[in-house]
Amino acid sequence: METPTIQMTEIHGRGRAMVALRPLTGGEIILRDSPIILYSAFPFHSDDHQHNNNYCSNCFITITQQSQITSCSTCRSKFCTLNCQSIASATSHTPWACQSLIRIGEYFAGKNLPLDLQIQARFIVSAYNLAIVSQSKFQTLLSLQGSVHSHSSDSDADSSASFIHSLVSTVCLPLPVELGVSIELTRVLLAKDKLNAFGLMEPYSEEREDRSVRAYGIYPIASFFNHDCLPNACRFDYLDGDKSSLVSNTEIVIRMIHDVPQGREICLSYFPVNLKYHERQKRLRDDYGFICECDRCKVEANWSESDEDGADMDNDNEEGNEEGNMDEDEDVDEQMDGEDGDMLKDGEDDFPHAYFFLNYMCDRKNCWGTLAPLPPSAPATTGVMECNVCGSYKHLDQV
Ligand SMILES: C[S@@+](CC[C@H](N)C(=O)[O-])C[C@H]1O[C@@H](n2cnc3c(N)ncnc32)[C@H](O)[C@@H]1O
Repeated sequence: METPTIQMTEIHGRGRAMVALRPLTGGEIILRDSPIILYSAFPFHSDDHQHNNNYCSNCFITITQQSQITSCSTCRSKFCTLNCQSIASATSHTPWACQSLIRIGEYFAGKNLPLDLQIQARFIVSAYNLAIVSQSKFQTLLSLQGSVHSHSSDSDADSSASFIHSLVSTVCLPLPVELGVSIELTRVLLAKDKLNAFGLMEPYSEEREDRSVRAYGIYPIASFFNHDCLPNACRFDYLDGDKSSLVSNTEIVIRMIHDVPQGREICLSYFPVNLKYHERQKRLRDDYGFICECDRCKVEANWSESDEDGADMDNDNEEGNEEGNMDEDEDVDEQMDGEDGDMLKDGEDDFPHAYFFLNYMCDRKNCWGTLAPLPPSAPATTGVMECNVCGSYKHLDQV
């Protein structure tokens, strides 16, 4: 059995967090996690067939011509194989979930309601369906961060919850009474989803500026990672990729970006690392309910707007790199050697984290992914970095 590399612990002001149990090496896999809920990120009705019809309704693999496609005889949802369909009918696609999605789809037909609301409705059906099929997984969902008190002044969240609750109680019948379906429970579940769901992206395309999500997943252990704007670990998913080392294509893998010492908190970034200071702060405050005080934010809080523009990480924009001192490899290397990859010092107000963007940010057009070394268990791959969005490989010499 693999010995654990990380442990969950409470950190004052940050809630539950993951810390390193021993020194960890760049590329090490520290977690493989399976979703307790996985649901579609698409509207109920779309003219864009490319979208709605391209993924298996259970495991969200891209359905290709070669796949042994089957479909639900009631709602016509597609599945990549008979096996996937049969797993779904006992888990994510029970008769109750199938009927509920049909009726909610009928309700949304021709109404042009916001996509967010439709996705939230899909999540609530998945969450109540989880309560039907596995009380223990439902309790795990309830134990994750997110409560109505933490965002009680959020009137948008309140009205979405009221709308979805009345929709579900009207059309998703019969509602299993033992679930105790209520507006309060719906609000709590939506809060959990907002704080913990991971977006699983569509295949990377250079042409697409916005990274679009094909499905959202709630991963019970990965939900304990806190955020840092210069993360030391990142998440890989392989929905369409090689499944050989994974139990299922829906597992996610968390890998170290660089070395860290024992006891260090392991953090992910909750969004692409190229976002500017004000955008990051806004998202973290509005969506996650906290003020980020990470080393990068402490430095960037003192920047003027022109500094921010200078460090713009737009990977189409070569000027941004120059103005942001991105060429200073020497300083970068010195800092890396000295600090195990954790380099910011109090009082530095220039751009000391340039090393991160140079080494760990993918520069492919419209990618914004993070690069992490391949696992050290394969010596032939030393120095090879993999991007967690476009999947491309780069040798350290290339960056
Ligand atoms: C996905 S959960 C992470 C685990 C969470 N700390 C817990 O106790 O379950 C996201 C929530 O963790 C907290 N959090 C994450 N990163 C943080 C940070 N850098 N500083 C303070 N709180 C943070 C916020 O409350 C955020 O909404």
